Amino acid sequence: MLLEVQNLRKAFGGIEAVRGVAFALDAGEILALIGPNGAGKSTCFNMLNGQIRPDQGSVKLDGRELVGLTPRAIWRLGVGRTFQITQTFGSMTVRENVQMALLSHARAIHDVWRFAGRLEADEADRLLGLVGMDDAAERPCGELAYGDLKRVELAVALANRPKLLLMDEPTAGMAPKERVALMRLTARIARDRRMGVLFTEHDMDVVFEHADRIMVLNRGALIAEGRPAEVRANDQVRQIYLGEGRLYHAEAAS
Ligand SMILES: Nc1ncnc2c1ncn2[C@@H]1O[C@H](COP(=O)(O)OP(=O)(O)OP(=O)(O)O)[C@@H](O)[C@H]1O
Repeated sequence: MLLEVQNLRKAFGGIEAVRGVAFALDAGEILALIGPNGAGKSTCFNMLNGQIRPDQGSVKLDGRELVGLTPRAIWRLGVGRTFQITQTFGSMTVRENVQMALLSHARAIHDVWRFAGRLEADEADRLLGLVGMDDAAERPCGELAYGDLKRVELAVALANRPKLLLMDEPTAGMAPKERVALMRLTARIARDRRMGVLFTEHDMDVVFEHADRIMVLNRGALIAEGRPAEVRANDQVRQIYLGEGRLYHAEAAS
C-alpha cells in the first residue's frame, strides 16, 4: 500500500472535525473524498500533508510515518498537492513556473535561480508536454485561461515526482468539457507514473466518473467507502445527498 491512514482525529475546541478516519490508497489509484460542507475534508487533507498535526492517528507513506513531520519534509518524501485557488506566479512564464518547481525539488533554488535561464528547461518542457501546455511555455501565467492554469499547476505539482498527489477540488471553476479533460489527464498520469491521487470535489459527475474508489465523510467520520456503484447505492449516502439532487444527476449522466 502506498498510503495507510489509521484512526486520524482532530478537534477544534469542542468540534470533532475528524473522528477516527482510516483508509488505504494504492499506487496508481484515484480515490475521491466527498462529503457535505464542513464534513472534515480539508482538515483531513491538511493532516495528510502536515499543515495540521492530528490529535491522534497515523499516516504512513510507503511504510514511513508522516505524522510529526513538517509540510516541507512530507513534500520531499513525495506528497504533492494542488490547491483550489491556483498558485502559479502570474508574472512568470509557464515554463519558468515549472522550472522553479524543478529547481526547488533539486534544492538549487537559492543559489542558481539568477543564472538559471536554461536550467531544467528541457525537463520543464517535458512536463508541459505531458499536460499539453508546451505551446504556451513562453506566455506569462497571468494571461492564461483558468483551465490552462490548472494544467500548468498540475505540471508544477508533478515536478516533485510525487508518489501521492492531493488535489483540492481540482475542477472547481472550470467548464464541463475542461473538467473531463483535466480528470482524464490526471488519470492517465496517475496510471503511467503509478502515482496515487486523493481528491476532494463537490461536482458529483466528476467524482462518479473519474474515481476508482470513493470515500464519504460526514461530520468527521467515514460513513461509506467503495467503488462508485457501491457508494451510489448506499442508503446513508443517498440520504445525505438527498434534496441536493447531485447524486441522481450523476447517476443519470453515467
Ligand atoms: N482552524 C479551525 N478552527 C476551528 N474550527 C475549524 C477549523 N478548521 C475547520 N474547522 C471546523 O471543522 C469542521 C470541518 O471543517 P473542514 O473545513 O475540514 O470541512 P470540509 O469538508 O473541508 O468543508 P468544505 O467542503 O466546506 O470545504 C467544520 O465544522 C469547521 O467549522
